[in-house]
Amino acid sequence: MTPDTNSPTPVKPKTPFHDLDHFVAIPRLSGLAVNADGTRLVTSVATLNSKCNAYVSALWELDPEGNSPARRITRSAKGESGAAFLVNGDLLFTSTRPDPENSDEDPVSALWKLPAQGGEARIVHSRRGGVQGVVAARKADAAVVVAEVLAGSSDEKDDDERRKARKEAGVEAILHTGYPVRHWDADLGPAEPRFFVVEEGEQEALKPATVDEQPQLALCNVTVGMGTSLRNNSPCISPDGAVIITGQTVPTGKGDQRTVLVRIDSATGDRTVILDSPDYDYDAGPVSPDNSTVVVVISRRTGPTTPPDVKLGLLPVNGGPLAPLAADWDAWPSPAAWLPDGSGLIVTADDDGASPVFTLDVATGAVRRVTQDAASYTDVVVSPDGATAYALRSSYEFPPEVVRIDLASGTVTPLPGPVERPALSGRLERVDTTGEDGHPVKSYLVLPAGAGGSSPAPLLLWIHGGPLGSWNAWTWRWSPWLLAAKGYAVLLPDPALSTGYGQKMIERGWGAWGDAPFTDIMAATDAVVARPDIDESRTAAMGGSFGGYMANWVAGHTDRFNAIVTHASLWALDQFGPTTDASFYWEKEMTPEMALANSPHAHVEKISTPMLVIHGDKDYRVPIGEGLRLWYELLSKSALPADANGETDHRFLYFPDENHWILKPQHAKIWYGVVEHFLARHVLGEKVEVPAELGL
Ligand SMILES: CSCC[C@H](NC(C)=O)C(=O)N[C@@H](C)C(=O)N[C@@H](CO)C(=O)O
Repeated sequence: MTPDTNSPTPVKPKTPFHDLDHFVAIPRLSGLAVNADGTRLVTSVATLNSKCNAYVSALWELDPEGNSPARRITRSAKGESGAAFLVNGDLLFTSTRPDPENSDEDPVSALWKLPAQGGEARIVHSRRGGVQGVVAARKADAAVVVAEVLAGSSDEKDDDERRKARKEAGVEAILHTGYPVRHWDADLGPAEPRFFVVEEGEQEALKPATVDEQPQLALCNVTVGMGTSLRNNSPCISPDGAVIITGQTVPTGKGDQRTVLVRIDSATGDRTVILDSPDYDYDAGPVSPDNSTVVVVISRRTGPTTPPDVKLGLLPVNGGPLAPLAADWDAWPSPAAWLPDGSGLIVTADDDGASPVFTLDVATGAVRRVTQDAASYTDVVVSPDGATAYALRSSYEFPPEVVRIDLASGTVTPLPGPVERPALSGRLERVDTTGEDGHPVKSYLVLPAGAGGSSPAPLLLWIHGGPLGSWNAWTWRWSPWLLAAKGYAVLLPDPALSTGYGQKMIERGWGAWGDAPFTDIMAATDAVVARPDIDESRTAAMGGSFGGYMANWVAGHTDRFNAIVTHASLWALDQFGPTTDASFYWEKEMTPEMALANSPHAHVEKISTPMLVIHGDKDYRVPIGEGLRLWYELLSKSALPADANGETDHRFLYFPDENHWILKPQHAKIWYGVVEHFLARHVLGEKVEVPAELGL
């Protein structure tokens, strides 16, 4: 056969960041579970499906000793997630894969079990309303399932019938009586979350037994009548499985709410509020190995001049005073696990551009930093002898990978995983500068290969969201390496309101978003453009969410940048405040005066920089009204309006079926492709075509 000389020969890109098809195909790890004896580790790996239009997760097992290669243990077109080991080693997970024994029903997210001895997974509980997640007790044969019931249903049978009737009638409407009504991209209601204790099911009476058929597990609702109060609250089950501790959200009037801490008896469903304060929200951390003490995350409720603060406390499970833990530590800790002897806790906390693992001594409150590298650790689990922890580790130089941590020495060893670290082109540096008030401001700077005094790189300023966050971990949404591969340097500053720099850094920006957060970012930019390897004449500012807010603020307060990219951004604060999914959160800080003083839309007449506006219609965190109003006001009121022919330098990249994030791989490629086109035109003065898939 004659070779087809017209087809280009595929060329392997230098790195996956030089080709968007290769970038979106990098497998993505999340979650980590360890079994009771510490011999098995399971993580979830999302990969592209065969059509390259969705990610599908599968469970992979890793060798905690690091000797054997990782192996895939589940496989289905729908994927699996939420792995939890039962104490006997069986693995529970959720999946919407079809039930091989009940192929007539529409697939829902069901509870599956993979036996410890091997063999295929089977469905152990399925219900029309689906199963959201499962947690298992560390030392007892007990597990709790989170699943939703329709508000008016009396039991599972009634719930099933109501759901069936609603579906057959084609009704999607939701009648609300309270707030909130949305969360991120989800419509809340008419179902409400409940916690179910998992119990042995009974064989149907008179049904002939078959060789392999086992009854489904039964679910016992231990949170009857809790209304909407368990929304966004997770169950923490004690090691002996006897109690569940959870946050419970209670209304406080005028659309506001707070979170109290509740103990639920797993056997009876009896409930007791164990922490309740008008000044703090409480969340449950893990329960101690002897089942006596729960670690509590204490979040100070905010106000116009009261920034948030996060501390830990220890509370006797059966009642008693809340004892502060490491109260003087100037950090916002997140508890991960108890040491098995009960002497301490393993926590993570943002710290100076990283999120290391720490141990806290529960007797003295002494804090010890365990991991020393500039990386961020999540999903930390601990071995039964307390000598070793396992975690997902990432940084701005590598995506999440599973590591083993020697808790005594702090030595961190990557375990053989499903995927190698992707090669990067360029390098990462830390940049130190000071804000207008002399406060330190730190940033990361990604430099493209070849940047130097003789070939200074164009600069992209990337502003993080939150604003209570830090550029300290890998994100797939904001990958500077894709832009570095095109020759740009990318500045990632942590300005006022960033986490990991102490309470003072939060206070500097609270209620004053346009002040220190903005001037810190400009100070970081000034420091970087003064370098010989950066070209001050070719720059752009970009940000998403709160970072988009700041990009909009930058647009109205300086014309130093050649272009601005603003994704899912807050534009008019008086409109954002009451329409976002959690108005009660923002409006505590955002008085009418604060909103007026800090709203980017009030400065639209000063905007003379071309802006690329990006928004997803299903974004409930920063509703589409922000993007629509920004777009119209740019064209109608800015200093760079649409001309008499309707022509404009601004662009609006609109995703009708995406939300706050751009989740579909084909849309992520469009996102980066349009950003590259826009930057090339306005920053480099070069022509790069928009992605062909836009059909233009
Ligand atoms: C509703 S409470 C939490 C709001 C949260 N802010 C933080 C963590 O400070 C938030 O979602 N803010 C968005 C406006 C935002 O900027 N989101 C960021 C970070 O989550 C994003 O990149 O999407």
